[in-house]
Amino acid sequence: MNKIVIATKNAGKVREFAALFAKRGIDVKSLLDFPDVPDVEETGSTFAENARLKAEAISHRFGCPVIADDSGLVVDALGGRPGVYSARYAGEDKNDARNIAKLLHELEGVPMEQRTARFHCALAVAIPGRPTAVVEAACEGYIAEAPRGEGGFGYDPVFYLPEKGKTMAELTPEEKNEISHRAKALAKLDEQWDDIMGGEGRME
Ligand SMILES: O=c1[nH]c(=O)c2ncn([C@@H]3O[C@H](COP(=O)(O)OP(=O)(O)OP(=O)(O)O)[C@@H](O)[C@H]3O)c2[nH]1
Ligand SMILES: [Mg+2]
Repeated sequence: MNKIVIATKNAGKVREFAALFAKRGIDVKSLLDFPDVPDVEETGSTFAENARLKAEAISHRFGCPVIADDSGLVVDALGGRPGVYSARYAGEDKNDARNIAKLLHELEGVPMEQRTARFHCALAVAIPGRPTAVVEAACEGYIAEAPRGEGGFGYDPVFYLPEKGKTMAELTPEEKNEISHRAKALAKLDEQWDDIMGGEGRME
């Protein structure tokens, strides 16, 4: 298999998946290539449920294997928010700058040691006629007091990695793809790939 459909319209995710799959010799198609396909409603209460909903709906529609990513930012001082609502935290228009502004406002006055957070990623693989597989992974860090860096997408400019001394947005794309929640989840998927595909092909 040398092609896979990723059930997302998020250009940041598509960029990262394209690089991660290129290493494995696989071309990525996404819903940006099929703009008429309507958004799948994210009605689940967990990342795993939403990833499954998106993968199964698009696999059913296209009749082929599909991967979906549901991800977001979990902030301890906010009781886990924005969580599954990360994309729409500041409104339905999914505006990264407004999401960051709202997050920093809610964390005003919270000292650095209490600003612990993690990016969480659930990946679901739906294949017609087979049970859907879901894997999950996280990347730990802190919420910075101000945005820094131009790379990545979403909350990357305020996600601080103490071991790097940088925000996620200050990393190169290659560096982010070595440590991110998405890369870690994809590595887990790699390990289970033969079982998931049931002999349909390997990822590398
Ligand atoms: O700084 C970030 N770096 C990341 O690596 C990252 N991964 C996820 N997120 C945030 O979580 C939402 C996902 O929500 P989400 O999984 O519903 O995706 P989405 O609605 O953007 O696209 P789709 O895949 O559903 O079509 C995104 O929009 C972002 O706000 C990230 N932020
Ligand atoms: Mg979404």
